Amino acid sequence: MKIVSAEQQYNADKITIEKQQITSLELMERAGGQIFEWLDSRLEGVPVPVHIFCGIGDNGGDGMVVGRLLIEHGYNVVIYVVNYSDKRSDNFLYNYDRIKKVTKNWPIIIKREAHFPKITSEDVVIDAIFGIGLSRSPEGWVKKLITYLNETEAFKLSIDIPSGLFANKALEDEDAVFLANHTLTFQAPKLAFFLPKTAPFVRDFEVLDIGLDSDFLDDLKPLAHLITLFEAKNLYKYRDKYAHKGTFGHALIVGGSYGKIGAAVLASKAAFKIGAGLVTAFVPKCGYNILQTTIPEAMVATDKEDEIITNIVIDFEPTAIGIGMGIGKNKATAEAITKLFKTQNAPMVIDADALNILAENKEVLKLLPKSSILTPHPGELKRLIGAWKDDYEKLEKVKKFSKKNEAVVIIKGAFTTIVYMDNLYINSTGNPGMATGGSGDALTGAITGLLCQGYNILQASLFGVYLHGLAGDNAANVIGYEALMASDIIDNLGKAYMELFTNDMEEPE
Ligand SMILES: NC(=O)C1=CN([C@@H]2O[C@H](COP(=O)(O)OP(=O)(O)OC[C@H]3O[C@@H](n4cnc5c(N)ncnc54)[C@H](OP(=O)(O)O)[C@@H]3O)[C@@H](O)[C@H]2O)[C@@H](O)CC1
Ligand SMILES: Nc1ncnc2c1ncn2[C@@H]1O[C@H](COP(=O)(O)OP(=O)(O)O)[C@@H](O)[C@H]1O
Ligand SMILES: [K+]
Repeated sequence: MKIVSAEQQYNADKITIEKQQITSLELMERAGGQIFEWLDSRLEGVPVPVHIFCGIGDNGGDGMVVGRLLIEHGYNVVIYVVNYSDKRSDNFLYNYDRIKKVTKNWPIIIKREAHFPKITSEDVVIDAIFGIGLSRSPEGWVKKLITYLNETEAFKLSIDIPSGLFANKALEDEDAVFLANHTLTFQAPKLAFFLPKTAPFVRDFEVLDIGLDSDFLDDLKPLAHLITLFEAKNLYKYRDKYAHKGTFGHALIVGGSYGKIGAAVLASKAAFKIGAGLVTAFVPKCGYNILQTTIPEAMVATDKEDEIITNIVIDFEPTAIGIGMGIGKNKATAEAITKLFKTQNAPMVIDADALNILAENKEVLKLLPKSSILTPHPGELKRLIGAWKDDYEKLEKVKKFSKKNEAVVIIKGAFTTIVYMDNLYINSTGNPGMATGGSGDALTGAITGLLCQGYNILQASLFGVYLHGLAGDNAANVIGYEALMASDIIDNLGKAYMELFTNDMEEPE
């Protein structure tokens, strides 16, 4: 699914109006109508007090449409005009006027703090104050209204985007953003919905199809792609009936040190569970018995050292390599990685301490093989590319890094973001139960296992992150967030594959 900019959204709006020969008012009626239907199907006629706060632009116009439709259907509605400017949009004014035809209760004008209404925890608050036309952070009494509403315990629904958030620009004042319980957005999600500083204001969101021109949207280069079931399914490579284990490659997992052999176990197991034909784990000597006992299917090669990796010697040609989990940052280990970079041609997934070694030794970074996949969490990323002032600067820096090193960078976290050259991909699966030791090791193993099966570096990254998150979601559905451990993610990889094909889904518009 495409994530578009505010500018692209306005263009889609304009082109749709021209091509479908409709007015912008008709489009607003569609948009407001969709919000009304969403509410009506949940409220089912129960007249809970609904407070709609409308700005004076088109987002406010949407709010007016919703208000009128709710009133027409017998709901208990109070509409407010958040009168932050005299520059009212035509669509707002027209729909403001139409309220007159359905109720004797004229919308209440809010111009200062004294006008803020009382809201209870039983109420519903609808935020139609600012949409994607926000040009600067709200200030003065408008900001106070937003914080006042945030402090209420009412259910809070934002139309299109929580007021105070820019669709695709860094947040300036986090105290001036409406904190939604749910956001209903038109046609395409906005980039702000997925970035660490801004996503928490959106909470859950749904995309409502308001029928914008599909040709225009299809041709558009979006800001980012959201990887949903539809995209994941298209990545899947069917298995040939006559395939043999050689068809699915030989993964080399280089990981572990004394006390951290589990990292190599998790990655090796994930490589198998995602479908690699063969897996060899390369570990320090102390890991030999552990690996052989916990994963009898795996082959094991060991370093000459007991506790750390110092020289990676193998007697086969791996199809893909996953390296770094639990290896530590010992000088001899850094040298072993340098040698591996110089001598191996197989694509590599580089994680954890291998990333830290790269960050600390710029000479090693220069040797990074082209077409590598790096899987940093935000802390590792910061060590690699330096600090950033906001989420957008971070993404630009990572794009630059990706282009310079011809590497895929996977920024892990909620809404894991995959960066390849100038392109951004955002993952839709995963949950906070996965914030537990070893889940990253499982991801590295899974991506390595996909590379072994012929997925290219971008496909393996997108598909691996999606399946890993889906497996985590499946695990959480059964055991909950708290009990979830990395092994549960690995155990659910099979179910995640199967789930790709249980619900036949069309691409959402
Ligand atoms: N495009 C589509 O596909 C569709 C769009 N639709 C809807 O339209 C919405 C966009 O509407 P919009 O363009 O009228 O902008 P909106 O967000 O209502 O606010 C703009 C007003 O706010 C003002 N303003 C800004 N910042 C301010 C501040 N800090 N403090 C005070 N004022 C501030 C700004 O003034 P200015 O910046 O010019 O000074 C202007 O007057 C969109 O989110 C969706 O809900 C749907 O109906 C149909 C399909
Ligand atoms: N709140 C969350 N929502 C979704 N996924 C998460 C969340 N927290 C962590 N994850 C996922 O769990 C994994 C954690 O990786 P990492 O931080 O490297 O853990 P570790 O080093 O313990 O293996 C990543 O794939 C990340 O995307
Ligand atoms: K809004």
